[in-house]
Amino acid sequence: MHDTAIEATTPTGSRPAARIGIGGPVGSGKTALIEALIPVLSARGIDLAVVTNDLVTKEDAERLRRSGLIDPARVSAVEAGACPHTVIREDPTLNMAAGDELEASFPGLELLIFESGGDNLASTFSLDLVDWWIFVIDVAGGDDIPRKKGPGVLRCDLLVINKTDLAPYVGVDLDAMLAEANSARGGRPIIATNARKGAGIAEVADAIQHAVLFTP
Ligand SMILES: Nc1nc2c(ncn2[C@@H]2O[C@H](COP(=O)(O)OP(=O)(O)OP(=O)(O)O)[C@@H](O)[C@H]2O)c(=O)[nH]1
Repeated sequence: MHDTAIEATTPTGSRPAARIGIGGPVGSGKTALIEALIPVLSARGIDLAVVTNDLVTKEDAERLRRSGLIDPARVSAVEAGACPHTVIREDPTLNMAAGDELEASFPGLELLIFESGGDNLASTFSLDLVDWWIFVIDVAGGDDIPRKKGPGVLRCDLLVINKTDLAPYVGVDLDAMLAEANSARGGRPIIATNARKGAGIAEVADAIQHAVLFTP
């Protein structure tokens, strides 16, 4: 977490919620990761809310609201328009406002998760919007993705490689993909997940807690 975020307080003196981003290519499993994380983080007593970004719909927000995993009022939707990265990087004001509204509605909020719309490998988050961010790729997207060294893969605080269960079916050597990702990222954190079955999700929750939340 950045020092300014750690030191900042709300007008009432309480610490504002930590803000994290989850970005990545279309269909890599960003919503599935959030669906898997919500019960794990909630069971750890973390008070959270989610802001989703879709191009011209509120589909991801509706999916989370219907999931039964979270109070629907704790899910806010931003319509990103044609350029999903614009609203998380160049001009994140819509997302910042959505986060502020959730914080005003839920004063004890500790964690705000911003899910980007599906984008490309160049997608990154503005640090005006989030304190720390995850980039989600998946094995079915191709084992050459880490070699392409897109800014999302290189610059994120945590790289998640999802859909590990599909590796045998798409001819991907998961260990080799992880090694290449590790080399491209110079050893910065990577976690392999199967968001459908919950594998690796506790490790992602640990990483979030250690990065942006005060833990005993
Ligand atoms: N087999 C498998 N399927 C997964 C996994 N994670 C997600 N999926 C599936 O992949 C598809 C896309 O997942 P989403 O969570 O919608 O992906 P997303 O990144 O939020 O998609 P967009 O918001 O459209 O960019 C869905 O059919 C999921 O059920 C996984 O770990 N294994």
